[in-house]
Amino acid sequence: MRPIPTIDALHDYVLDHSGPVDGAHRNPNRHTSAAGERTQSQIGHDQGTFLTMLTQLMNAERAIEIGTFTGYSALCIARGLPANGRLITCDVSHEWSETAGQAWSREGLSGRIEPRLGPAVETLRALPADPVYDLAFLGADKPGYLDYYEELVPRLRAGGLIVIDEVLLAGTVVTDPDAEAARTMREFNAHVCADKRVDAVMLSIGDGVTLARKRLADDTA
Ligand SMILES: C[S@@+](CC[C@H](N)C(=O)[O-])C[C@H]1O[C@@H](n2cnc3c(N)ncnc32)[C@H](O)[C@@H]1O
Repeated sequence: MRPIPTIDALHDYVLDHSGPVDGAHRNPNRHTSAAGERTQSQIGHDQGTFLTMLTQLMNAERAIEIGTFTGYSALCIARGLPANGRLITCDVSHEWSETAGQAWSREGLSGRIEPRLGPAVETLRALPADPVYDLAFLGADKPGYLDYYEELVPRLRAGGLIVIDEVLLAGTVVTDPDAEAARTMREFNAHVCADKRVDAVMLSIGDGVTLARKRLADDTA
């Protein structure tokens, strides 16, 4: 396999061919001017359309997200849910939750999204332990990933999917593997890869995305 060269023009080409090219998807930053440089923390348009499609492919009705930020990824998940679908999204920041709420309202999707304010590990532990979620999206503070993952897996239905963002940490997992953040992420990635409860695949979209599907009782692969 020849790796794809990462040049801006090619990235733009990918974005131009990742639909739907409309409102919220076309310019994910348009409702986040208040976020300034931190908009880098938001998933890109290609990831956003991917998230919408994954939500649709999973026929997801119940979803959960860790890391709301400006609400863009939540919007992408909510778009893929049916009208009666629900997404719980967790963040510690009151400021970002307000910004996100305005964006959801502008897109007419507030009714599908339930924000939960507070440390996400506490929010997760306060949820019933029942395996009811079809889809989870993890994209918050990296040191918390392992705890979030361990709270999410039991709450996913068999066949449900966890989508984990920024697993390559801008490439530092290989370019600076001994840095503390990179080491933590490497340990987390190894944990998911070795987890017998899921089948996982790591993709080089964005800053790296892992898809971990909770296995069915009769999965043999
Ligand atoms: C990378 S941003 C999320 C980006 C968002 N998923 C998107 O693509 O639009 C990470 C978010 O995690 C939140 N966060 C950090 N620590 C947290 C914690 N302990 N509990 C819940 N949220 C936390 C931050 O406030 C920030 O909004």
